[in-house]
Amino acid sequence: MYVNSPAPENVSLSLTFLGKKIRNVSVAPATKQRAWETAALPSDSDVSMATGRKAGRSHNSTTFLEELPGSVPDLREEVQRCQPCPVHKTHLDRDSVPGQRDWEEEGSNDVKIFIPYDSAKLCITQIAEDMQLMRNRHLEMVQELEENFQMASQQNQTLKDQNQKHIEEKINLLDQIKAEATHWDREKSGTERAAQTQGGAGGKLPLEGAKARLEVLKESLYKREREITQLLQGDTDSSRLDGEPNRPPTTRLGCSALLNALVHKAHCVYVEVAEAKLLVDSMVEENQLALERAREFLERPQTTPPEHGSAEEGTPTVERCRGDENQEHQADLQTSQMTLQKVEIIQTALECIRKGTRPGLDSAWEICHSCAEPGPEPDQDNLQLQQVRDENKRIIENYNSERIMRKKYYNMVEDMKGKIRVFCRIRPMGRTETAGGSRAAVDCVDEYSVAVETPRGWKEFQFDRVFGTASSQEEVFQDTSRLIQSAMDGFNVCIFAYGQTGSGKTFTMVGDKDLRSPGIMPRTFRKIFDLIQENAAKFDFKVSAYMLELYNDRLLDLLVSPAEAFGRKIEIKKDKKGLVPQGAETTAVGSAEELFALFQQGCANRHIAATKMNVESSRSHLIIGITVESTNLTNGSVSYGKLSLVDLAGSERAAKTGAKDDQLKEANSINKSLSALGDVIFALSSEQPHVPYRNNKLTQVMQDSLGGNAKTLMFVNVSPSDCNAEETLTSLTYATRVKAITNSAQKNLESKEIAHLKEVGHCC
Ligand SMILES: Nc1ncnc2c1ncn2[C@@H]1O[C@H](COP(=O)(O)OP(=O)(O)OP(=O)(O)O)[C@@H](O)[C@H]1O
Repeated sequence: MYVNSPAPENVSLSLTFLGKKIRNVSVAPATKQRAWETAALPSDSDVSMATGRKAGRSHNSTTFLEELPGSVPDLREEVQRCQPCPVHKTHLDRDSVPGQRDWEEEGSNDVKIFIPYDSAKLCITQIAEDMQLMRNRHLEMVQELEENFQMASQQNQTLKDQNQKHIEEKINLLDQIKAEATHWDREKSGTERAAQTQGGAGGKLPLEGAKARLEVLKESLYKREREITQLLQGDTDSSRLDGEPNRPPTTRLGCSALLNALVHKAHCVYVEVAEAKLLVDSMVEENQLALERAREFLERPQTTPPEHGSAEEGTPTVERCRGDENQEHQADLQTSQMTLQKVEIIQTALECIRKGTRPGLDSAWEICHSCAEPGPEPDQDNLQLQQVRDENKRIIENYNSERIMRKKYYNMVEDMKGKIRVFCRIRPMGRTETAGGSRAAVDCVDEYSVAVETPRGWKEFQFDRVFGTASSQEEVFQDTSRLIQSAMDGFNVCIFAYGQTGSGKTFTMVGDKDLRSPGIMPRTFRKIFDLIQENAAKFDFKVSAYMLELYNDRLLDLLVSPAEAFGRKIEIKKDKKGLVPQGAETTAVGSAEELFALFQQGCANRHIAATKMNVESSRSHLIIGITVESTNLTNGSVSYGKLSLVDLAGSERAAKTGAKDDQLKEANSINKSLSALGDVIFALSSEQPHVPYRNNKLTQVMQDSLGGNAKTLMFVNVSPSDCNAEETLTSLTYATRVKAITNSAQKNLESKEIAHLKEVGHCC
């Protein structure tokens, strides 16, 4: 320890240990220090006392100190070497003391200050304390480390245990595999040995070996089979022969043993395989229901067969009938009892499988007996059942054909009464509908009935004819052609198609886009001229046609250019023969081809656009009028027939079709006109005094056809898809109303004279 300080007086110094400042201490000058050392140990207050002494007196004190035992010489030696204490590397730094500058400036040589023993002791005590503190800290750290170590070792132990377990599992698995491999090796060598025994040198071939093995297995299978057969067919009286009357017969024991094994296996499957569990559970439920039904039937008070009328009481026929009925009754009872017995046995077996319990000896026997040996009675039952089924089938078939005939005749009568005929056509499911996961919600029940699925179940509708999804255009036309003859005979005839957008109206009336499947219109053209040709010897025919569309509440002529059509005003006027569109271009045609060409010309002008529901949706109602004037060559009478073919635009919901702007306007107009048509249909079907024909141009155009002088056929086209079921239901309801409307069709015939007078008048 040393201080490079010239100060003779008490100075405040800081004590640094291992580079760390410990505290400030006041150090007394050496002279005073000497006095303390010779005297008794000073008190703390003495240490801090400072007396002002001059530096010149220090030399004497130093000499005196040399004589003292203890620390001073050592310290001096250290100071002279200007080295810090080698033991602790400790030194006293000079601190900033007041007046320090003065003694530095006085420039005297370095003054060595010796620290008094007590001060050093104090420092050392302090150091010891600090070391104690450090030791404590070290101890804490050590403790902490130990704790960490313990935790880590615990974790290690857990990991080790896990690893060990894993390894043990693997070893077990390997052992199992090894055991299996050994087993298979043994089996294989057994097979090979057997093959070698049987096949000699050639037996070494794998195929031969397999064959041999197969033989061995077959043999063991036969052996098992024999055992089972023996067990099942065992002598039932053997127990009695043994002198043990109460011992169950061998067969029963065998059954029980076999069944127990079987039930055990089935239970294992039931527990392990989810599907099997579900299946068995549902079987239990079904069987439980059957059981309840059978019990209920048997518990019902058994009524005697009904009595016959008293008039014939006692006659042999009545007696025979009664005898037959009694026999039937008895047979029914017997059948029900047997069914109950069977169902009960099945229930026992199923419950055993479910719970894994063993069936009792008697139940086992019953189960085996009922499963393995169907006696002669059940066979007879089956035979009877089959007979009854066949009989039922025949009755149902007869009933259906009767029903169909009745409907047919009813329709004919209705037709004769002048009722509008309604045909329903279900189109096939579209590709987008199928792709969208739609399912069929419309069913063609028979030729005259259609059913649609509603939220409250299936609703059936009857029509004059129902065409299913598979019906061809030809089929549809065949039932229609009778009306064409009527038009040729001088009647007003109207055929129109009604239905939701995309339901197949245009397909039915016009055909497909390329006309590979032509619809009613093109076929009608051909038919008209076929009939003309057929009757050419008796009649002279004149055919003319017009073609209109009702677009946005305007009647437009399709046989002129669109520009011209928009400039023309067409009005529906009524004359004696019926309704005629005034201002429309009427063109005379001499052949089916000419008529077809005219039709194509008109179709090209028709308003069609793509919507979300139909890529070629009609945006207007199409009306084709074909007038046929026929003069009877024999008597000169003239008849005027008119055939109106109408392809209505479909009702649509903007949300479904995605109609916007112009299309929305078109849709509104279409819906408005169809709504007006609905009102007319309602008024007519409910026989209202006023029919609102004049509310819309469409109802004006169709006035003849609905409740007027026309034979009318309506096609109600429907989509089969469930996503359109609501619209289908509406269409079918409307169509049913239309069926109730009666028209009074009369032939437009004029005698030769009247026709001649008219012609003259016309000429004039
Ligand atoms: N019976 C059918 N067989 C095969 N395809 C059909 C049948 N009916 C309709 N389709 C097809 O369904 C689609 C829609 O038919 P269509 O255009 O005739 O409907 P729509 O009722 O006239 O519709 P809109 O009122 O929008 O004009 C067409 O692609 C058509 O070819």
